[in-house]
Amino acid sequence: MQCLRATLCRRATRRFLAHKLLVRDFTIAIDGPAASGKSSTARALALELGFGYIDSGSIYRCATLLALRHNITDIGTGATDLIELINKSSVDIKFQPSTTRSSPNLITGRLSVPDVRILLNDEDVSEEIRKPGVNRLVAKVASDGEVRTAVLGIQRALAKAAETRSTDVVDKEGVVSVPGGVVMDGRDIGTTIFPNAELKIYLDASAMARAIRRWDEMNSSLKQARAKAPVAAADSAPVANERAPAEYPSVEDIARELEERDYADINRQHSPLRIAKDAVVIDNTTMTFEQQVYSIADLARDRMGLERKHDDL
Ligand SMILES: Nc1ncnc2c1ncn2[C@@H]1O[C@H](COP(=O)(O)OP(=O)(O)OP(=O)(O)O)[C@@H](O)[C@H]1O
Ligand SMILES: Nc1ccn([C@H]2C[C@H](O)[C@@H](COP(=O)(O)O)O2)c(=O)n1
Repeated sequence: MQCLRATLCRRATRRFLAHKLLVRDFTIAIDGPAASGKSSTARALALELGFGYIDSGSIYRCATLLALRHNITDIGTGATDLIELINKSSVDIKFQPSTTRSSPNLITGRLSVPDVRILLNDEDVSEEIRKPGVNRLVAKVASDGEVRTAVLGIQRALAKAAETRSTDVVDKEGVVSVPGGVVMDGRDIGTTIFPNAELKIYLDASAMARAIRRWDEMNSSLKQARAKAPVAAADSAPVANERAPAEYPSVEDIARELEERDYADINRQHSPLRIAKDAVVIDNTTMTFEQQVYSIADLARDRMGLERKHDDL
């Protein structure tokens, strides 16, 4: 009995180590237009596969926040002050697999979407970089070739840290540290940042589906804020799809803003949004969140030579 248990234990350890060695340096690149589900999918996928996660758009959003806070106006033209600020700043992406954020517009089923905190010079700016002011300006900031070069350095350093982060595994020889893979999402990950990524996904959905999802998301965060601070939040809450002044746009406004941002991202000179020739294109307009995450996870397992897990979907 003792002997059987030891054999099973050794087999399990070997399987685990084999898996870890296979995922070594395995990179998944997820690109696509705004609000197509890249970051929520990437986070759930990283959790499912035990990978690290990097949200590259948040680095451009931090750069945009720096521009706004320092009243920099020569954006898109090699903004010298901004480049200097980016080079002096630190951006950290804290992927928190143990803290999940449920998104009420998702039928997540068995899936969790881990939370991510974005630190700019050690300040938590996770909420601030998603506000309308940043949304309006970020595509312009990201169109600047010199900004992109500055951001590239941050992206590669974060990817290296994520890839070399290790998991301690107890083997019969003692504790062994094994590195894991990484999921990165953005606009040029499969085409420019990681042209040799082992798996490239291009995620898309209709502009209206994306706008409705974003509107739902805004509404649900507002409901949460209202539950925490009823008076202040009630003052600014939108009613159904009725236009509330200033900060809260209608679905049509959001769709317009997404399309404008996509247009700028597709038509810029440096690293425009493109479908990498070896990318798998997934249109999730009518897919559930589970279908999209599990199908990508199984594609990754196929390429790592591991057993598929979700053929039932
Ligand atoms: N298949 C799906 N069905 C319904 N909602 C979805 C689906 N996939 C993603 N979503 C929701 O769509 C919204 C946008 O997703 P997400 O923030 O991941 O997009 P994104 O592509 O990373 O956006 P951005 O480029 O603006 O950062 C989120 O509320 C997410 O929960
Ligand atoms: N790799 C990337 C990631 C993002 N951008 C640009 C494009 C978007 O307009 C902006 C914000 O991205 P989001 O947070 O909405 O994913 O940043 C890019 O050019 N390249």
